[in-house]
Amino acid sequence: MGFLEQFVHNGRALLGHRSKAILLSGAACFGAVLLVQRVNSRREQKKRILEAQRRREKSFQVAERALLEYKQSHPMTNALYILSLSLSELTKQLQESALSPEEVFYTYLEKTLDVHQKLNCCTEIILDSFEQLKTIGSCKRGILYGVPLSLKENLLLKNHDSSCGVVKYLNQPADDDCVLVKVLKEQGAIPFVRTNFPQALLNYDCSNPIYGQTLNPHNLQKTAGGSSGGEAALIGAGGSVIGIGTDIGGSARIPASFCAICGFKPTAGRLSSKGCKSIFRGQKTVLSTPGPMARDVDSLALFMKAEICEQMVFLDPTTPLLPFDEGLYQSRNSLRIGYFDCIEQTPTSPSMTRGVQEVKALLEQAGHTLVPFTPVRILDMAELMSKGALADGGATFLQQLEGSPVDPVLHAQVAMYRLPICLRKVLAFILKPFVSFPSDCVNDTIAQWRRLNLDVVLCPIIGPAFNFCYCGKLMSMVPHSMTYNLLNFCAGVVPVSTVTEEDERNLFVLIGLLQAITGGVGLPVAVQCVALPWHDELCLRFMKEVEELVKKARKDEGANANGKVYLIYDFH
Ligand SMILES: CCCCCCCC/C=C\CCCCCCCC(=O)NCCS(=O)(=O)O
Repeated sequence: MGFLEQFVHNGRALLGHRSKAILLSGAACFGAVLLVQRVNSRREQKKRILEAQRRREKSFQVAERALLEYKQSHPMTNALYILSLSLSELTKQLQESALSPEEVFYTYLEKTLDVHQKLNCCTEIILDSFEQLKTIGSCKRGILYGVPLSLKENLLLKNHDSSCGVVKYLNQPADDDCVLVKVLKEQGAIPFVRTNFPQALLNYDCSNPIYGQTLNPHNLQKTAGGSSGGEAALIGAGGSVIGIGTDIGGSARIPASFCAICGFKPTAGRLSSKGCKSIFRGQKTVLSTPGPMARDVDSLALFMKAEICEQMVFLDPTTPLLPFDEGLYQSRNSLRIGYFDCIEQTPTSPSMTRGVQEVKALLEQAGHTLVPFTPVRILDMAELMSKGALADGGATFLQQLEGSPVDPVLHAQVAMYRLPICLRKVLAFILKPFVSFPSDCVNDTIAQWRRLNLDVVLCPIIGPAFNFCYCGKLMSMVPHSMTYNLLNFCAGVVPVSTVTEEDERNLFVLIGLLQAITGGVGLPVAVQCVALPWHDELCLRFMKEVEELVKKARKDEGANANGKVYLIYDFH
């Protein structure tokens, strides 16, 4: 090789090595930058989560100090009595000045602090409530004068975050209260505590990486249910007399069923949703709505009465000027009731079926007419539920979780939404023959309802309370509740019984459900009452009758009855 050739060869080799080295070091730099970014973002997330947890702790410490101070000069001898009052009794006593807003407030605060320690159900004590308490005298004419109220965290509250368990929503305080809270404050209620939910709200368990898992008041090894699980646990354990949840697939009703309280999903639009933070904005196929949760049906009705007023319509003119019909709520004429105790295509536990059968018998004895009702086109509806709530294949849901650690309760769902699109298309193709062409589900259901001349429908609600992390694996049960969000019918649940040894034995044939609900003897069992859109008062009236009949039957049967009903004050 001549000198020139040697020179060119060495030059090429050198350049080759150099460009490789440049490429390699470039890639390494890029990788390092990504790694640093990732580490920083993890650190930032952790910092935000820790800050939120500290804020929560601080709110509890301030509340504890205020309570101690109050107790030094006020002996709180009425506490047990106050906690035993229903919402109607409580409002009456407050309005007649037989009780003061202060003693009611501090009694509930003390109970809430105690319950939260056991169940981890609250995300914050609302410290502004101490200020509101000082000026509450000006609201004496309000329907809920002096009543302490609990709120699910996704209801906007001025100067407070609504994180929905998503780290990127932390440190974004709201500019204003949501409409429902504004109206309730005008009615004299004092929102004093905010409650827990599952991360990103689209699950019926109750855990998130910021505030952790909420436990069931009836069995600490079970979830409180969700997504309004913090509310259900707090109310079920006696720490709140009335609270607000939200419901797009059963979120006010399922945790109510798990925790033995009443929960109501009104017709969407009847109550204002303005300021109720949701993960999917603009989604119209399956409608979300706020709804009340309480220990008895009268409390739900009183809440509706307090909210449905001119001020709500003024603040949110998308809601109808349709005053609460007290006459209809109080009426007791006999009803024609459609019923079903299972849905063929959806898992139903033995206690869900038994609950419906027992209530059906009581309603018949009370002179109502019970007619078998088959839910129409449930698979079409299931398809619409998934397509409506997850029209983008879960992309928005996953987007919300970006930059957040994912809570274990969501693992099954997230794994499903992360399946490659081609695989999902293959799955959809395979499943397609089992689903007929989506029909007009709303009109088909109404037509069947009219054919049978029904007033209301009695049916099961998901229960009993699940073991942790199983809710996300059993989305196939969601049609029990979500059907009425898709149809936009109103629906509510009432606790009616408890799981028996026989229910538990019968569970062994249901492979899918076994692991999720095994070990449930003694847990609450509820039923669901449904009415047509805008017939909210009729739905509540039906719930009230179920509640009364069950209470009376259990009283007649005595305490050793097979399947004890959860009476209002059992857990105090
Ligand atoms: C026969 C099998 C059919 C399976 C159909 C499954 C459809 C599932 C589609 C989406 C999953 C939604 C889960 C909903 C759980 C309830 C959660 C809830 O109501 N969250 C409230 C959200 S809100 O925006 O605050 O109202």
